[in-house]
Amino acid sequence: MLSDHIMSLFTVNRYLGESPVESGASPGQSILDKINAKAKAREEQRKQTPLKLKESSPAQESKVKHATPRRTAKDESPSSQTPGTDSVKRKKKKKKLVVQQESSDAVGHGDDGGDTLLPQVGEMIKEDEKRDEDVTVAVRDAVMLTAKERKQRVIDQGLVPKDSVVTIKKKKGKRKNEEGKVKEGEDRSEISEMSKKTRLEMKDGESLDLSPSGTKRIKEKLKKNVGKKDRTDKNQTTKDEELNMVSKDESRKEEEEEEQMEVDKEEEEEDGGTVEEEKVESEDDKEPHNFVILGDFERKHKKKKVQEALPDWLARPSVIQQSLTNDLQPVNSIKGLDERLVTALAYMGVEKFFPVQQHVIPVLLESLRDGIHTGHAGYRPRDLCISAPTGSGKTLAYAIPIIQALMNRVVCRVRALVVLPTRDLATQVYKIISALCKATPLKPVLIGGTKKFAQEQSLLVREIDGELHSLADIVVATPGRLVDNISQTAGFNLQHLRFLVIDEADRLMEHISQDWIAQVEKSAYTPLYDNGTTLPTFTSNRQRPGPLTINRSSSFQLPLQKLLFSATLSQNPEKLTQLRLFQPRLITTATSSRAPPISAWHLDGEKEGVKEEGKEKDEGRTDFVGKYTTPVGLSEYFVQCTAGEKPLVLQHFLLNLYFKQVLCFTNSVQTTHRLYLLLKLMGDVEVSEFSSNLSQSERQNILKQFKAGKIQILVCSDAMARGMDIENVRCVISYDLPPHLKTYIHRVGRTARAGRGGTAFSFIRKKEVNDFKHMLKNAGKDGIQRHTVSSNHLEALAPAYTEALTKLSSMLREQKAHQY
Ligand SMILES: Nc1ncnc2c1ncn2[C@@H]1O[C@H](COP(=O)(O)OP(=O)(O)OP(=O)(O)O)[C@@H](O)[C@H]1O
Repeated sequence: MLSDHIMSLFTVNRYLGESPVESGASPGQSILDKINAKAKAREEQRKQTPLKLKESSPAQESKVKHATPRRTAKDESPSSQTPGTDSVKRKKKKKKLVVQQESSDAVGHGDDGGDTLLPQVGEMIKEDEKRDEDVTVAVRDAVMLTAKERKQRVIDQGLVPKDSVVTIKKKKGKRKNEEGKVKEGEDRSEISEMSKKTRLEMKDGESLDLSPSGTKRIKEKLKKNVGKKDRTDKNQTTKDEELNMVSKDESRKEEEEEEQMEVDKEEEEEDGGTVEEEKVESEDDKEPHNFVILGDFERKHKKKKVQEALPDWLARPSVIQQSLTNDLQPVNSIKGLDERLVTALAYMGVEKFFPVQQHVIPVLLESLRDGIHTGHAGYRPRDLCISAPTGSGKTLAYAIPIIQALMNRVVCRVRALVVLPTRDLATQVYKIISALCKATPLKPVLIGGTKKFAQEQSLLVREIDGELHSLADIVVATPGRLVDNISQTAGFNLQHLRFLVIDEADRLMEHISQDWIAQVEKSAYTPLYDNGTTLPTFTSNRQRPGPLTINRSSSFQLPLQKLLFSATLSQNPEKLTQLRLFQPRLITTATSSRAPPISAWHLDGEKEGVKEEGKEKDEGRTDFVGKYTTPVGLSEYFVQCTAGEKPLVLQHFLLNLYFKQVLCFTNSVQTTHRLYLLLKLMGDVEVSEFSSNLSQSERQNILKQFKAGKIQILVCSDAMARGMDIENVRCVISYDLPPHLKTYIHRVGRTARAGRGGTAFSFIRKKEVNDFKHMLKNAGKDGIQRHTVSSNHLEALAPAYTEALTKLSSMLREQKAHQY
């Protein structure tokens, strides 16, 4: 017992800082005296403590500042304390009780002096503890507040705008609101995991055990659950989905969350951090993009391609078959076709109609059922756009119904106008129309610059008894001469124009800048004055198409129908808009691989036998654009060779492959001329050239000889590429890579016409092969084959070639000198 007492005194002295052995008085009394004295001194000191705090050093102050709010929060509002902080306090209380027990044991049980001393000693111990605790809290805060401090430091240094931090806080709040039940601290991955684990446990109907062993068991269980889940549904492994799955049980969840908060706080205390701080850190980790990083332009997501949306008439064309040999209708199968026309066609060797004729002729005749002065049933007829391969008979497709419609006219007026881009083409079409009109009273006139302007004027208008009369029913024109005649030829007007045909329409749209179409419309529609009256010279009183009004619909108006034809008709709605088409309809052979089968379409654009209308309708839409078809009988090849080898390969084709009536296209007039000279110098072949360098008469003469088979190879520029119809051409060579896909289509289209066969070769340099293939693939043509020429063949031709080259250079020098 005594030894216990002495040990207690040692303990007390440890607090007082003295050893009992040093005292000379009776040990017990002197010690007590000293204790009393020291206690008084302590008491005095304790009373002074607040003042001391105010006088403390800045370092101490900062510690106190950090510590004070935390302590105050715990001490002053116990009701607001979280369960977690309670547990901390409980632990500390326990610690204090142990110390007080020691103190009480040391001072003596039931001793008076000890009773008076005990509170003072207790106070001192408390103070020490408080100080220790302050320091502990301050140190802990320093550790725990790292995230805040770091963020504050970043803000203070101006590295990020303060707003961005606020954004994080706002986001926290927003997220909390969105999820509703997600509590503070769930962002912490560990705690969050625990939370979910606990919930999963609860869902399974098991008791909630939050003891360390319990949570460990829950963790293991969760791992299994997640593993199971992964196996069954890999797509549902995200944490959010797990939360969603669990959160269905609302009532349970509230209880779980309360309990979970306990667990969270316990762990938080153990980890030495607060939920708030951890949350900020995790938010930082999760959302670094809240901070704008200058120069960081990396795009994670691919931009979606903008889908083209075509007008319905372009997206849903009437598709016609390509074959010019199968399922053709006899000429007399079309009702209402005049005998004179049938006879003329038979004379031309046309007994059956090609697909484009089979479809277009009835549509046009139908729109004329009620006469040429009005559309069928009084409605203005729709404009037509026809895109069909080269050599498919488009010329007859418009010539036949127009002649049929006009052949019974009484007064001669310009009722049909056919516009073509070149003089040669205009001449060619004029000849066909003239041949068809022979047995009719119709007068076709060509105004394409083939004659002098005055001559053309005299062919168009004649003055009889002081009045100007039209001499032309059908005018075939090039844009330039047409505009000249509209503006300069008195009496020439288009007031009674019923058909406007734009052949090679895509080519003519490129020249829309000449404004020829505006000139045509100006001449065709009656100009209205402000008071609503018209010019007295205008006899048709045809108003420009516009909104349907009572005034407009009260009288029939002569409709002007536009007909567009091309093998490469532009499907660009913007370009087509310039032509101001009226409710246009597209008839084409071009289809995409995803488009519905050809036979599934009617001419009027309606489909038959299609499973799901909407789906298939959309599938064919955008793929159609830019796709052109070439004749069925055409075989396409490319020959890879160097620029120097090209003349040798060409010579080899002419001499060894026995191609007759070959058309050879170059990219320029100069190359055309040089190649022509070179081939001529190499000898052994009949060669001629065809380009704008030659006069019209020279060209016509050359064409005649070529058609007659007197010329084996005609070297030409792209002036020849469009529309020219030469019957026996079996081979087309693109000596230079065609600059555009359309150019290629028109070049190769000079062969394999009217259902016949033909071969096209393209001479491509090594570096051009990919571009060439790519160009054709984009147009939906990927069947082109490679043709190789043995070097032995070329070597055999090399000596003649070298000799010709030497002669060529001196010949070109001479010609140049001759020019100046
Ligand atoms: N029904 C037919 N039967 C036999 N031959 C025809 C028929 N229709 C047209 N032809 C002939 O087919 C050839 C090509 O016709 P056309 O010149 O009208 O073709 P196209 O489609 O206008 O070609 P391009 O797009 O190259 O101008 C011509 O020689 C023409 O006489």
